[in-house]
Amino acid sequence: MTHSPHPPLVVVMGVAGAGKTTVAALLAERLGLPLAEADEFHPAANIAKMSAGIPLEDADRWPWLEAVKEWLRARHEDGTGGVVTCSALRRAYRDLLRTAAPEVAFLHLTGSRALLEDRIGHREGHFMSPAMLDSQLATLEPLGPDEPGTSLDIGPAPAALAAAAADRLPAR
Ligand SMILES: Nc1ncnc2c1ncn2[C@@H]1O[C@H](COP(=O)(O)OP(=O)(O)OP(=O)(O)O)[C@@H](O)[C@H]1O
Ligand SMILES: O=C(O)[C@H](O)[C@@H](O)[C@H](O)[C@H](O)CO
Repeated sequence: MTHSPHPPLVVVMGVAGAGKTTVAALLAERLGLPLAEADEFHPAANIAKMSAGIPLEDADRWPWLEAVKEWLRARHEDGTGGVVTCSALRRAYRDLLRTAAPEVAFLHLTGSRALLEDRIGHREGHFMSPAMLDSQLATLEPLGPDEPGTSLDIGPAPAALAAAAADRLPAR
């Protein structure tokens, strides 16, 4: 990891089922950083919508993204750094999150549709159904080469992904 005056602020991004929750927990533990889950920042109406199989729209997402940004800003101001999961599917969403602090970087977890569907299908008690995957993939704008961070294919085991991420972030 490159030297930075601030501890890292990492947004673990990607579509539903990519492993954001799983990998973010391991990465936060490995780096000794506080962890937050973006699903906890959703207003109840958003969770209800997704549970009913209705994809969110931009208007649903902006207040939620603002809340995630504020968490990042607070971790910048208190100097702890942190790791937060957030689908952050579109470039515009990530541009907003980056306004929290200059050290914000992204870990994009990427995988084939078949693998994502398999992982979502085997998960129990979660509000995202496999049917939501199409809208997630249609909305996704992959992390660009001019954005801070790195992308990892989700084939390997979670611990291997967290180790690779710790080595590569922040990639500037
Ligand atoms: N690298 C991996 N290898 C094998 N299984 C994995 C891996 N990462 C995650 N999983 C499993 O895949 C499922 C989806 O992972 P997880 O819930 O972390 O995804 P997510 O991106 O947080 O999803 P969502 O955005 O819908 O909350 C879980 O059952 C998890 O245990
Ligand atoms: O941007 C979105 O469409 C949603 O926020 C979803 O991505 C969920 O938050 C999450 O991925 C499911 O757990």
